[in-house]
Amino acid sequence: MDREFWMGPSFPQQPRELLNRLKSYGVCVVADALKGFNAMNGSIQPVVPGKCICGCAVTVRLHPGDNLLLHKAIESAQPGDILVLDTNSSYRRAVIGGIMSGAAFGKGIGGLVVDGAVRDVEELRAHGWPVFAAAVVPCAADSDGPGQLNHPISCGGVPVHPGDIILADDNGVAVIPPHGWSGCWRAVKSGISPRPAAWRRSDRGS
Ligand SMILES: O=C([O-])CC(=O)C(=O)O
Ligand SMILES: [Mg+2]
Repeated sequence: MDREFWMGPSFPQQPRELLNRLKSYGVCVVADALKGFNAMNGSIQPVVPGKCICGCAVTVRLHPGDNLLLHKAIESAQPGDILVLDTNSSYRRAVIGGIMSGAAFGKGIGGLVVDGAVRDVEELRAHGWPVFAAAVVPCAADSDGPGQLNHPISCGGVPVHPGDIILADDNGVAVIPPHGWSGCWRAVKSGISPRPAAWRRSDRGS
């Protein structure tokens, strides 16, 4: 297979009940539980304010100024998945706008997190589509490739692996690896109640 169009395997889905529980905590509580690891930096902002999303990451690495692999990701993602895009810090060309977002959200994709640029913001806002991005620009991207789908990427300054849980709201974006190390994951699994202040105090041992 051509490594420049490398597509990784699909990943196990997480139970909706667990994703809803994370959503009820919100990003600030989860970022505290992650102890500052794996929260994206402030370059990634909500394009459509007031949205909260939680789902599994389909990771997409794009060639700067190109969106070919994003078309493939929209085709292959499952309902509820969140497309997380690494554009190699390319902010001059919009990799998605109203038409492609319509295709993505029309098939039930849960959200878009773009370390790069988008356009057609009035359309995104009119539909209330949950899009988080680093920039808004008017120029479209090419669709020639190369690129990679479901391969580890960097987005908002943190690593994102296929199948990581993405939680995003107006405060930012947290990435929760579903394997082990984070207190957040253990707390969520063991069913801690969503009381942010109490959790923060006990988590710090005070
Ligand atoms: O067509 C594109 O490449 C991006 C765009 O404007 C859209 O999705 O509407
Ligand atoms: Mg457009």
